Amino acid sequence: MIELAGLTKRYGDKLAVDHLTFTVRPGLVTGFLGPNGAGKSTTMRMVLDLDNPTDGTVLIDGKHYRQLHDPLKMVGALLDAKAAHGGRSAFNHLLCLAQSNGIPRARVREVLDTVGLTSVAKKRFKGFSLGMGQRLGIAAALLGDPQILMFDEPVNGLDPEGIHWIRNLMKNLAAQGRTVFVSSHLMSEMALTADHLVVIGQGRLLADTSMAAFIAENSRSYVRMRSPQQERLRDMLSGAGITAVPGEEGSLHVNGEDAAHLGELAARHQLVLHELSPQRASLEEAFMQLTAESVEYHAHDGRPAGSGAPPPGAGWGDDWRKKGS
Ligand SMILES: Nc1ncnc2c1ncn2[C@@H]1O[C@H](COP(=O)(O)OP(=O)(O)OP(=O)(O)O)[C@@H](O)[C@H]1O
Repeated sequence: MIELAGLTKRYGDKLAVDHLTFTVRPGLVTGFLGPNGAGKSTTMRMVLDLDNPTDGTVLIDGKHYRQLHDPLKMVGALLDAKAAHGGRSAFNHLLCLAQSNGIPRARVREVLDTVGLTSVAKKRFKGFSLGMGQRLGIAAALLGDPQILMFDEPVNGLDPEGIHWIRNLMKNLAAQGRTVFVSSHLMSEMALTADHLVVIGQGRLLADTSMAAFIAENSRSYVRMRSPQQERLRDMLSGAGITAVPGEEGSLHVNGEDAAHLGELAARHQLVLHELSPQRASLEEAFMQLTAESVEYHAHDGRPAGSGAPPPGAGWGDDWRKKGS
C-alpha cells in the first residue's frame, strides 16, 4: 500500500500539497480527485521520489521509493504521456526500460498487446496521438508486473473505446489484488471506476471515503413540486406528515416520496400542480460543491461576479468537507 503522513510540498510561497495523510489500499481502485492545480500530480511525483517533500513522508509497503530494490517491479506509473523519446519506436522505448530493469524482452510484446499497440510497435513515438501516448505510458507502467499502479489522468486523450478499456483494465488490476491509484478531475468518470475516493483542494484533504458512501450521500433523489397554490400545497403535505423544503424559484423539494403518490395526494385535495418532477443531484454537482472553496482557476459564465443563485444541491458537500477537515 501507499501511506502518506503529513505529506507537504511548498514551491516558494505556494503550498502545493498541505499535510496530506491517507492510505491507498490494495484490491481497490482509489480515485484521487481535485480541481486543476489541487496538487494531485505533485503528490504522485513525491510518491515516486521525483520531488522532495518539504515535510512529511510517503511510504510504499513501508519503504521510501529510493529504498526499493526493483522499483519498476513494485510500482508502475503513468505520469506524463509525452515522456518518451520522439525518435524511438514504441517497442524500443519499452525495451530500454525493460533492459535497464532486468525485465525479459518477451514482456515488452505482452504489454504492447495488452494496451493494443502491437500493430504500431515499430512506429516512432513522435507520430503518436495523445491517446496512443497514454496507451504506451500504461504499457510502461505494466512492464514490471507491479503490485502498485499509479495513473495520472489516464483517460486524457482517449476515445470512448479507450476510456471503456482503461476503466476495465483498472478494475481488473484491482480485482487481482493490486493497489490502483488514479487521478482525475472528473467525478462522473471516477464514479464508474473507483471503489474509494480521496478528494483534495488546494493541497488539502477534503474527503477520504468509499465511493459507495459518497454516492449514497450525494446522489439523493427528490421530487420538485410547483403549484400556484403553494401555501395550500405545503399545508397539505405537512398534514400528510411529508416534509417539503423550499427549492429554487418558489418550488418545493420533497425527499423520500414517490412522485406518483405526491401527484395522487394533490389530486385528492384538488390542488393544481405546474410541476411534479423526480430529480437526482449529479455527483459532479456534489464534487463541485465539495471543492468550490478551493478552485483556483474560475471561468465565468458571463454573469457579473457574485450574481445568481447557487447551483441546485448547494450545501450537499458540507458533510464531506467536515469529514475531510
Ligand atoms: N515545479 C513547480 N514549481 C512551482 N509550482 C509548481 C510546480 N509544480 C506544481 N506547482 C504548483 O503546485 C500546484 C499544484 O500543481 P499540480 O500539478 O500538482 O496540480 P494537479 O492537481 O495535478 O493539477 P491538474 O489537474 O491541473 O494537473 C499548482 O498551483 C502548480 O502551479
